Amino acid sequence: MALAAARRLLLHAGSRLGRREAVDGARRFANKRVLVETEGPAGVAVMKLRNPPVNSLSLECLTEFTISLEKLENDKSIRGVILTSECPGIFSAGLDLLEMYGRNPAHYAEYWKNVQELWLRLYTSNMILVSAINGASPAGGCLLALCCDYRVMADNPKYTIGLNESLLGIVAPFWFKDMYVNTIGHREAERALQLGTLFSPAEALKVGVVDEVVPEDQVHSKARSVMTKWLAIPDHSRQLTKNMMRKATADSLIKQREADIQNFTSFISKDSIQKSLHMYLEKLKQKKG
Ligand SMILES: CC/C=C\C/C=C\C/C=C\CCC/C=C/C(=O)SCCNC(=O)CCNC(=O)[C@H](O)C(C)(C)COP(=O)(O)OP(=O)(O)OC[C@H]1O[C@@H](n2cnc3c(N)ncnc32)[C@H](O)[C@@H]1OP(=O)(O)O
Repeated sequence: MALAAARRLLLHAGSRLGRREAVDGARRFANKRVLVETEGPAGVAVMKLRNPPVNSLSLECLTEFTISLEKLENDKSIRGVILTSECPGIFSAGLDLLEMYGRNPAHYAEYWKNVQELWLRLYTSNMILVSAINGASPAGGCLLALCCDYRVMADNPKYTIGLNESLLGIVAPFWFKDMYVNTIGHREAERALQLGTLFSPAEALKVGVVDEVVPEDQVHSKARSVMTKWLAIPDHSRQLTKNMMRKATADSLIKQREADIQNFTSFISKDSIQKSLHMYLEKLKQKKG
């Protein structure tokens, strides 16, 4: 209930802000953790995640992200979205570990419902989505990129991307796995999921996790030029084709959303899984020295 009220408030506040900030034909609206600007080719919005330090997908961040996407989806003048990050060196650290550690089952269920919601919206969006991956992109960060129609990654070997859940002692759910298989094929996905592989940009390009790797200072211009190419395709034929390619994967979650929430909740509540997450969080802390 509280979340629904927050959602209504944010939608309302967002539209007021959108009107107030209209300058020279460029428009912007912002929630605290997501900034949306329309700029560049007509009909294109740039969506920037800004949840420092690492753009982890906290419940608030997921909610604001979903709302921003909903607003763009409802704006018939917007045909494409470039998804990127405002946090230097990080695209997104993925799901927020603190939402999955030390909480109660009701919280886990609420969190997972919102993860599902964002994924379904992104993956089945009618808009053209291009990701400009300008930093590290593990697990849920990689998931965001995989939802896009085209992925451009910065050529910086410090940035890695992949579904690394197994390294945390957790398991990517079937719909993460399905999308990985759809993108890189069964054998590569099987190996990468078991090993929790985080690919360098060059490796990611080789296996097909990303479509293009460009010098870091060209990620945004390349994403824009890719967008221009995709905008040249009639929307109706592109959208019907996208739907044909993605519907079965989305439907398999839609058919069992509740069971998937229960499965996640009971899995993540297990002592052994909580212990693994604790160890992983400690490792992240120790890395700092
Ligand atoms: C048969 C099937 C059965 C069951 C399946 C059922 C259900 C499925 C079950 C579970 C599915 C869960 C799916 C999970 C998906 C995820 O996305 S999990 C998250 C994975 N993410 C990561 O592994 C990334 C971890 N972070 C990093 O590697 C690094 O932080 C970084 C490379 C992103 C950035 O490095 P640095 O710039 O050096 O920054 P720091 O490491 O110092 O981090 C700063 C600060 O941020 C905290 N942090 C980092 N990542 C996260 C995160 N994901 N969530 C929350 N917080 C994070 C980090 O701890 C630091 O905190 P402080 O020490 O400053 O407090």
